[in-house]
Amino acid sequence: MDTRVVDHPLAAARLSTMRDARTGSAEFRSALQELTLMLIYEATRDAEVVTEPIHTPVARTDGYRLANPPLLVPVLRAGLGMADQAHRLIPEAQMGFVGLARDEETLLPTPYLESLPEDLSGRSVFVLDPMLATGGSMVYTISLLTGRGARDVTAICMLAAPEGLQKMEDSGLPVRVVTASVDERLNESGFIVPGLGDAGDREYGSV
Ligand SMILES: O=P(O)(O)OC[C@H]1O[C@H](OP(=O)(O)OP(=O)(O)O)[C@H](O)[C@@H]1O
Ligand SMILES: O=c1cc[nH]c(=O)[nH]1
Ligand SMILES: [Mg+2]
Repeated sequence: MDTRVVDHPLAAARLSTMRDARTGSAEFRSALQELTLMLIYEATRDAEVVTEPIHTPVARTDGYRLANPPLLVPVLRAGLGMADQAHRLIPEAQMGFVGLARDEETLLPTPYLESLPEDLSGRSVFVLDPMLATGGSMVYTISLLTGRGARDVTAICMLAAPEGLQKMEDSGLPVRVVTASVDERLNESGFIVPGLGDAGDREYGSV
């Protein structure tokens, strides 16, 4: 499985803001949006483009646009904080939604929302979720997508745990990962270490 870690001083600075326990919700959401910009930028680096002629005020030249804009799929709640920024970068993208809450005891995802196009064959899909911990939520989401025909899926995460990456690899699902960091491990409660805590709670408050 292709795992791309965006290694850049600006990405490290935003991630440090998100990790810092003193960072409040508003600042956390801003850093999440800014880091989303960097991860989407990297995730689209090799995207196919269509070339078409344009006219500047001075001359004719080549213009470019994405040949196959991805479907954006934020995983609620925490992925919602990445959705607007990703959409600003790829305004022509369609957006679907998946809602999952991890059971704190079993660590298994409980689904509560699925709003996706019926047929995803031939479409590329970007799944937006800041946290890849056990990988259960991401594997569940990607299975929904492949069940609808998707074969080109990118998981865009702020942080990934080695355990979650291994689970994705073992699943054999057609996915690549773009992340700002592969952290050390999961703790006994299934939280990423050093991590940043509960991403959804830090964005929106605990429920
Ligand atoms: O890899 P996993 O072990 O499945 O954990 C990762 C999931 O946990 C978080 O969501 P959470 O269940 O806390 O829901 P929330 O976004 O509503 O807070 C996170 O946003 C992922 O979806
Ligand atoms: O560390 C973690 C693990 C799962 N979900 C989170 O929000 N944080
Ligand atoms: Mg949460």
